[in-house]
Amino acid sequence: MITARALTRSFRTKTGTVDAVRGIDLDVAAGQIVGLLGPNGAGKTTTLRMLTTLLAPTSGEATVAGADLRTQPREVRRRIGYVAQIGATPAPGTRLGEELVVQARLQGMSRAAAEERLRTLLPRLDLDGLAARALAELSGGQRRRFDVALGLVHDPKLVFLDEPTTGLDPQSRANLWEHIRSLRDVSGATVLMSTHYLDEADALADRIVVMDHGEVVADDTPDALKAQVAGDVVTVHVDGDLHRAEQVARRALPLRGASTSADALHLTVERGDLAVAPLLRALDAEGFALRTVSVARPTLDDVFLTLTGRSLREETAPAA
Ligand SMILES: Nc1ncnc2c1ncn2[C@@H]1O[C@H](COP(=O)(O)OP(=O)(O)OP(=O)(O)O)[C@@H](O)[C@H]1O
Repeated sequence: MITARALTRSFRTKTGTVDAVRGIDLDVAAGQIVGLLGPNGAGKTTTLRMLTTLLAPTSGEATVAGADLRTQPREVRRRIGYVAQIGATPAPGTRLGEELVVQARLQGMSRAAAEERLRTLLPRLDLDGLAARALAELSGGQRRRFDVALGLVHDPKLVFLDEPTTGLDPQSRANLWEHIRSLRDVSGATVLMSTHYLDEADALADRIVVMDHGEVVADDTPDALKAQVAGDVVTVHVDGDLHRAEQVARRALPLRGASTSADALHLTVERGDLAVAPLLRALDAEGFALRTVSVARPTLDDVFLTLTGRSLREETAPAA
């Protein structure tokens, strides 16, 4: 759905040149939700604005929804939906339904087709019954769902969402996540969304592209990214000689690391889920009385820390 090669954008400012995006490659397959994760200023919005034709790349090329970004920008725009970051202030008195019809007509739909589209779109985004409501009177969550509706009015197969849940309360975020999932699962759309939030990328994305200082520093599934970092830690509480238990664990499993605390054994393994059964069998066979076992996976914050030496959470803790 998206192939970008060496996509680059720099800005000239009074104090010099800002290299916002430094030659990134990006491949997004149809039917995926791909999360663009990174701290403030990483280049996420600039990337989305280039891929949606709103900003010309300084260099590089891309094919978006089958059309060439440079030579067929109109075709790109016809095939995609774009939901910008929150912030646009509607004209006073603008009503939700009218605004969607206007947008649909701008996309070339007849009034009748636009109204028909609204009949299916509004319930899908929990906006049923709000067509006559002024935009200024919507709640934060309703307003953001309206923004998403605006990007979906022409039923695009590729949707760009720029920080869709920033500023929403936890319940509205979770609700919007459901709608984003349904874009993929019900409408068969491909989604490229930027986010600051680790939990959001983890919960929604089939793949995560981590950006930092205008570059892609990692690109993989959430699980693979986490596995690449540190492995899982399996903690086993056992009665008996922990050092002997550690020897048993070493014979039973390929360990990346092991340590003991007061009454527990901590084992670092590549896949915690696959390690538990052989570990428990081996300890049991050696007569150890097991009390509890738990598996902890590294978080995406650990991934970011390993990749960049900084914590994403420190820079961009969610307000909620
Ligand atoms: N029009 C512009 N003129 C000058 N510099 C810009 C412009 N737009 C973006 N930048 C700079 O480019 C860099 C990347 O910005 P961008 O908005 O793409 O980051 P981002 O990852 O989307 O950040 P955020 O999460 O805060 O939206 C930043 O250093 C920003 O200040």
